Amino acid sequence: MAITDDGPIIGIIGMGDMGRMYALRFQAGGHKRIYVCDKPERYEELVEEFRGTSIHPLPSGHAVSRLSDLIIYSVETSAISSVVAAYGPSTKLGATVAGQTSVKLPEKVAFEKYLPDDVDIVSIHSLHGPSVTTEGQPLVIIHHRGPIEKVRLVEDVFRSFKSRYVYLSYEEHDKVTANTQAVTHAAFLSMGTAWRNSASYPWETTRYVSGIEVVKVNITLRIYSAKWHVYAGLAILNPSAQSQIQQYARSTTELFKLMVEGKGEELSRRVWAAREDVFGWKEEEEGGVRDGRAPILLSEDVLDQFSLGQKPEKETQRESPNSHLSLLAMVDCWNALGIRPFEHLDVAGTPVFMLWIGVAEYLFRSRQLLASAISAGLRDRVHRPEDIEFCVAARGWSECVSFGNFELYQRRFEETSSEF
Ligand SMILES: NC(=O)C1=CN([C@@H]2O[C@H](COP(=O)(O)OP(=O)(O)OC[C@H]3O[C@@H](n4cnc5c(N)ncnc54)[C@H](OP(=O)(O)O)[C@@H]3O)[C@@H](O)[C@H]2O)C=CC1
Ligand SMILES: O=C(O)C(=O)Cc1ccc(O)cc1
Repeated sequence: MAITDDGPIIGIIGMGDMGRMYALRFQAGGHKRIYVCDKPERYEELVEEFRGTSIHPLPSGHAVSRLSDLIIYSVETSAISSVVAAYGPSTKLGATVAGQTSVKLPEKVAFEKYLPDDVDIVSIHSLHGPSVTTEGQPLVIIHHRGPIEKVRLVEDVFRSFKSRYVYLSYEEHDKVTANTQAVTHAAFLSMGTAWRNSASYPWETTRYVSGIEVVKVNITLRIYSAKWHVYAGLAILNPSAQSQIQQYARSTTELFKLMVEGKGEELSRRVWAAREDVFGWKEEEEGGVRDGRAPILLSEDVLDQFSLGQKPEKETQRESPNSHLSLLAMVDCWNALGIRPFEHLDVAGTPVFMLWIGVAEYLFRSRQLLASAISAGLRDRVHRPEDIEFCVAARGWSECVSFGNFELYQRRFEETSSEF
């Protein structure tokens, strides 16, 4: 059946957070017919919810696949194989199929195995969560099978999102998203676990907490308010992610050991070397503009707009410096893996990654701030228990991911998220 004047019929399989956001966006963008489904038991509920709109719920993925010109699978990464096995054979002749999964290897394997030869594959991935505006955010487009016109079709369908199209292969996608997301998420998951295990939450403290700490709190809360399977899929199923998460735990423990052993020279050498290799600033120079790009987060004033508590008048009443172990380890880990995070900003700069690299840059730009973090790591006793908890948590997440066990991941995640 040819595409009508109303444009291609869009189908979405999986009406969770992302599928729902897509359906509403397509409707707002003027698409007249959007067929959607979730698991069959949710059919009636969806019919009620979308009555009188351009979004038409159907009982299952078979019907969506039979009727749509562009079918988007928006299900859990761990479920993609069984869902495509079920509905893929029903795909309309000549249709285009896409997936929203965060890791593309399982999706590619499933599409190649279960889709009929007479349908094309142009996959996608919005590199942001469902509550973030699509405007200006990266939308990866993967042209895997079929004529170039099908890429144009996908570009047209998504035009109203005003996202920034980024063209990658399936393999490039998994490499670059591992580099930006895997270790970043491991850092925030570890922070949350550490707070939970020590029953000490930054937002409950009577101390004034500003700047870098507030960014950490905000992102950690955001990550723990999302669905566990998104992060589990990314960490366990992305072929590059595991070794990176292991390196992050290794960097964390190695730096912490140097701190407690009082090996100041070795610690300093390692941290300043990582600064030079990752950011390009020599130890004796203040961090400046990199490759003509202004710093991501400009100043403490910007960070302070997100403070917890009242800002005290006197400097002495402010939070004492801490080692920022999570950030020192992040940059050490990027260095050990040869990851140059700035190269990924335009391609796969998710909102969380942008903020994280922004605070890392903020800490490492200033020689004084970095020196004071190193010194606090060696001498400060107030924050040391938090650093111990952080090390244990980073190790725990790394082990959990290496077991490849989704249930264990879910348990760890929910134990902490239920406290927030
Ligand atoms: N959330 C995010 O920030 C982002 C997520 N992604 C990716 O997008 C995909 C969807 O994520 P998200 O929307 O957050 O997750 P959700 O869990 O909110 O949505 C997935 C939905 O698919 C449903 N589903 C599972 N099996 C079937 C089936 N056989 N037929 C129809 N529906 C089915 C699920 O039902 P049930 O809950 O009963 O299993 C659920 O409602 C994932 O692959 C994720 O990695 C990509 C970018 C950002
Ligand atoms: O910004 C981040 O890293 C997020 O956590 C949101 C997110 C989660 C999963 C994706 O596949 C893409 C973006």
